[in-house]
Amino acid sequence: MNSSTLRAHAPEAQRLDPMIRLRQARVTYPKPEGGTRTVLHDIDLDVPTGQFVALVGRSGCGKTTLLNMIAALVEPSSGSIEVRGTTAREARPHLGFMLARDALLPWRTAQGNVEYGLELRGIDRATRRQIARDWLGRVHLGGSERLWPWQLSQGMRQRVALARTWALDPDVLLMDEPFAALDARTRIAVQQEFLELWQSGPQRTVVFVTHDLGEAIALADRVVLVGEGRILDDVEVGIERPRDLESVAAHPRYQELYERFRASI
Ligand SMILES: Nc1ncnc2c1ncn2[C@@H]1O[C@H](COP(=O)(O)OP(=O)(O)OP(=O)(O)O)[C@@H](O)[C@H]1O
Repeated sequence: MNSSTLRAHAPEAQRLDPMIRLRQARVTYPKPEGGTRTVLHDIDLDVPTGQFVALVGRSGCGKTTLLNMIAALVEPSSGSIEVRGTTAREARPHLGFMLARDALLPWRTAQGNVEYGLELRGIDRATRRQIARDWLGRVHLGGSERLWPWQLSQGMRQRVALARTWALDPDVLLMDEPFAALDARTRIAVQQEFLELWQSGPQRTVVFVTHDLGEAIALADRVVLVGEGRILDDVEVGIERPRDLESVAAHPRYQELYERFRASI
């Protein structure tokens, strides 16, 4: 395993570095037949503030469990995890989530879905309307505010989910295969919009789980390969930004990393 020293984008980064720190974090689950099974083995991982890190690996290797630990949905059985210098649970109000299934509320319009989290935070109606409209505009859904989820394409639904996540102004974005359900063309468009939002920062720390090695290299600052519950490789991508996702696959570094990881995925 080689652990890279990586840059942080945000000017305020140093105050909270690292944003995420795991030390010897282990996760075990009970087996139906009795006893336990270790699905993450003593993980050490630091994610600097503002870094975009992708977790890749074969199905069942433990990527989602690692993400869920950062989200305080899974407790480590031993070892420790800190997020924003505190426990993962205390950091939860500062985390944003995005999954492959957009989980839009069917009884709310696009606008209502983006407003939902703001409403839960007690933000007044006029302000949350303004924030939601602004974010919907930034994901190219200006004019679609009143549409219901069933009237939206899958790409539009994921854009609403992006707007909903960004509107809460999270310090850390936890994303589990967020673009996996999109067709190839829509996926590139939504990925590009996502990168543009992220780069227009203040840049947030992103932990991004994907099966898709190409997506990981194209989007992230750093790719961490997980295998059988361990970190097997950990590399800085080093492709300059801003990146054009239509052409990034031709970059020599992209190809080098693709070859490096391909056999393991
Ligand atoms: N709540 C649970 N109880 C018992 N075992 C679990 C639980 N959640 C996950 N596992 C097991 O832990 C292992 C890691 O699962 P995890 O979902 O983290 O993998 P993954 O790499 O995200 O897989 P995929 O890419 O298929 O989503 C798997 O073998 C899975 O069956």
